[in-house]
Amino acid sequence: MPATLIDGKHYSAEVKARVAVGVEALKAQHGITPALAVVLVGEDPASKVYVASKGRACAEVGIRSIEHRLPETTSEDKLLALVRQLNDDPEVSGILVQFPVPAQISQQAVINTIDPLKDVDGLHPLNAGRLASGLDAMVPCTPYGAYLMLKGVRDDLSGLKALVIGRSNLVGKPVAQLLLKENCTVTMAHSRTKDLRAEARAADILVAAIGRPHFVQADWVKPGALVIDVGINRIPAPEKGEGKTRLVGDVDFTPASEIAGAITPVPGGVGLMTVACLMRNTLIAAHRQAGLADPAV
Ligand SMILES: Nc1nc2c(c(=O)[nH]1)N[C@@H](CN(C=O)c1ccc(C(=O)N[C@@H](CCC(=O)O)C(=O)O)cc1)CN2
Repeated sequence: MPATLIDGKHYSAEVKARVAVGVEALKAQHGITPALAVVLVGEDPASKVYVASKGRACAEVGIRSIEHRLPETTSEDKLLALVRQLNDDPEVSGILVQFPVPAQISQQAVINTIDPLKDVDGLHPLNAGRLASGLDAMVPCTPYGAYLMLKGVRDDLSGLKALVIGRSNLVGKPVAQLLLKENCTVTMAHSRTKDLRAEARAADILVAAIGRPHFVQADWVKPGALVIDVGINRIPAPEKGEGKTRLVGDVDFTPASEIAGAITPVPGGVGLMTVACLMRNTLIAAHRQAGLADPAV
């Protein structure tokens, strides 16, 4: 495998170590303990795993974790009332409602209701607009994690051609904004893009965020390209036993890693950065709410 493995464990440990130092300083110098409120509606098994890993990360870095678990049948009004209560609580620095939410609740209504200063997901239109305008914003966690990994491999991304496959507000659009800020030439691809393979073959940076297992084939990858796989797909794994599953990314990892210059694995890649960057955003939110300058994390 000639490609360098971009190890999420390594990068996420670095981010969490910096956050832990920042949390300690905020407590010691200003008597403030950052607190993250996570709201889980329903029983989605993957969401439960992610919420638990957020709680563990909070404990690791010294952030207070507050969990609210609501039943699957929760109405939108009830959830929005809880969000408003958390907005008004001076003890709460950051609010995250775990997605997906059940069908009776509008995800956008939830996003619009979270106070932009406590919006540690960076999804509120004010934060998305600030990022697009090149202003200080709360940046969504997965895109910022992907960005830190790219910068870790190659500090100067200026002039590189980047292809972002997937145009979601959670990943594709913010990743594109971050790469534009680094002076990349960014193309956004999606389900209607013509000749995706040719677009991908031209890219020095390939970000796959489509949510389709092994969608990106090895012969789509330009030799030496930096490949960031944001996909987290659970597929059947009969080799592990009946009914068992395993996680794979959007990139066909083994053959692609023979061609790429550097590549993130799944699991063990960008997913781990999502949680680490959530800790970072919570620390930043606590500083901003106290009128302090952003910490160097
Ligand atoms: N409000 C939000 N909801 C969701 C987000 C988000 O950023 N904000 N992202 C995803 C889920 N997610 C965080 O919430 C998340 C995804 C993956 C991981 C992770 O650590 N992945 C590991 C594998 C974990 C496993 O075994 O399942 C890895 O890739 O190595 C953490 C968080 C959707 N919802």
